[in-house]
Amino acid sequence: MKISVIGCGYLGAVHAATLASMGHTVVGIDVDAGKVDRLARGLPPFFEPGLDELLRDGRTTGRLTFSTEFADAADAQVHFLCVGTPQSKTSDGADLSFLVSAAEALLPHLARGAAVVGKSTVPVGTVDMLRGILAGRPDVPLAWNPEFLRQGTAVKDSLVPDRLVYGVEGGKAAAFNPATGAPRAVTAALDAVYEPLLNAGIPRLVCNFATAELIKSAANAFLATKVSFINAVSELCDASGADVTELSEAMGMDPRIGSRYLHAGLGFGGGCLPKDIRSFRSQASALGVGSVDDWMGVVDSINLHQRSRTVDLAAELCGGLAGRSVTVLGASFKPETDDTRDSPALDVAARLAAAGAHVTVTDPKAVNHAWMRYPQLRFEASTERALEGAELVLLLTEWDEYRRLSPSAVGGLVRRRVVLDARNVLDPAAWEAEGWTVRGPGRAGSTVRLAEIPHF
Ligand SMILES: NC(=O)C1=CN([C@@H]2O[C@H](COP(=O)(O)OP(=O)(O)OC[C@H]3O[C@@H](n4cnc5c(N)ncnc54)[C@H](O)[C@@H]3O)[C@@H](O)[C@H]2O)C=CC1
Ligand SMILES: O=C(O)[C@H]1O[C@H](OP(=O)(O)OP(=O)(O)OC[C@H]2O[C@@H](n3ccc(=O)[nH]c3=O)[C@H](O)[C@@H]2O)[C@H](O)[C@@H](O)[C@@H]1O
Repeated sequence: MKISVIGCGYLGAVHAATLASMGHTVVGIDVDAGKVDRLARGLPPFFEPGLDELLRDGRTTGRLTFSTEFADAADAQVHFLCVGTPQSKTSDGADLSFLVSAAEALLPHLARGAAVVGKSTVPVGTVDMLRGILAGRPDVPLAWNPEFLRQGTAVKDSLVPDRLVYGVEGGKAAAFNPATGAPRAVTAALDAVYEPLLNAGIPRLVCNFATAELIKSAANAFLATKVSFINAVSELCDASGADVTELSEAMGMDPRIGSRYLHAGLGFGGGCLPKDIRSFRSQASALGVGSVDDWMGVVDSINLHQRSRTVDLAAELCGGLAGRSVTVLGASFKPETDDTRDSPALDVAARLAAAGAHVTVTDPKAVNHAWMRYPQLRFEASTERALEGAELVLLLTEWDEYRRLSPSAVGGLVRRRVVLDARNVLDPAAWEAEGWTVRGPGRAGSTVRLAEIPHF
């Protein structure tokens, strides 16, 4: 099938490449000429494990091309909208202007009967708004097919998703022929797109537009809720002498709770969870549902409070931040990505610098994305060089190479053996055995007291 993917960022580039790997002929369209140029040469514009291989394969088979021209999408039977829906600059709501301009640019190039399928994360009611733009084309069916992939595992998540969701006009009742049960119209088109996944037994849920839009927002809101819940409890652990890592391990063994997204630490960031819970909040407020509005407000404020807690703890561990040399391990919003959008690590690093610390940041992949936006921070690609002379080490993004650091080797580089493990991934006993003071959120009960700190 000939498919177009409009918007080739973290979502769209992976979607285009995985569809091509399933045997479709795919053209990716983006307004960013630099990104298109890289993709067309088979080079990923960002770090995502496995993407480079799929791009190379797509180029070799000729099934995957990229362009800045919407006219190159004209013969596609299905168009996926994957443009950004960032937080508005003036409110908590989502900025839908990229979606609107993509739909308007696509409109003159739509072949008769081609389907337009949204994948971007949008507030409920967005499909109705887009239908207005496509009003003159009743032959063009619309669908919403939200995406649940995570950066860092995006290729695998796209090829083996937990489920596929199709939001269609009239919902499930209208999607199938009542006599034969055969899928109709856009449902049939999406089944053809995802045939290999459906054949592999991936479940597919068909629902109406509002349900599809809300499934995605609610899923991200729930993940954020779980993270903020355990982070709030981590504060209770600090206040009471309990250990949050043992607590969450025990809680997670109950299958009704589950251990995932129950890892206490610096909290969530990235291009999605923070803006999606704020958009969810603003949708709820507009619809007069105060409970969801209030709930998301609390989830957001607990999350941001983790960053202040981390800065306060750093100040306590240093006996004041002014003039201290601190090293931050990690700049991306989570491991296995170079994405620094709303990165908790960089936010904390900037706050440490604002408090007068000399901050050196290192990261295995994200240094190039970050250094220009943070002139007040010193960036260092080498972990060893970044650690030299540190009076405090903060582990803020839990890349594997930081989890595996040797406490004795690192001890030979730093000026003071004090580590703030804000992601709770180090083994405090192993580090303490090498003379380190180790602190992390919710672990005050399991770590040794800090010795008197001299001012250098
Ligand atoms: N990043 C992720 O892991 C996931 C993202 N999503 C959702 O997918 C959407 C896209 O997110 P990302 O890929 O992370 O954003 P991104 O910012 O990486 O990519 C968006 C792309 O759209 C392009 N674009 C903007 N306006 C355009 C237009 N008029 N025509 C064509 N291209 C245009 C931009 O140049 C950019 O390359 C958002 O709604 C996000 O919430 C959903 C699931 C996962
Ligand atoms: O809508 C989206 O864009 C995507 O948002 C998240 O995916 P992603 O942002 O890639 O990252 P996650 O792995 O979910 O992590 C989000 C943040 O939560 C933090 N986190 C996660 C888990 C945890 O236990 N504790 C915790 O602090 C991570 O460090 C990270 O900053 C969702 O997991 C995806 O399902 C969704 O498709």
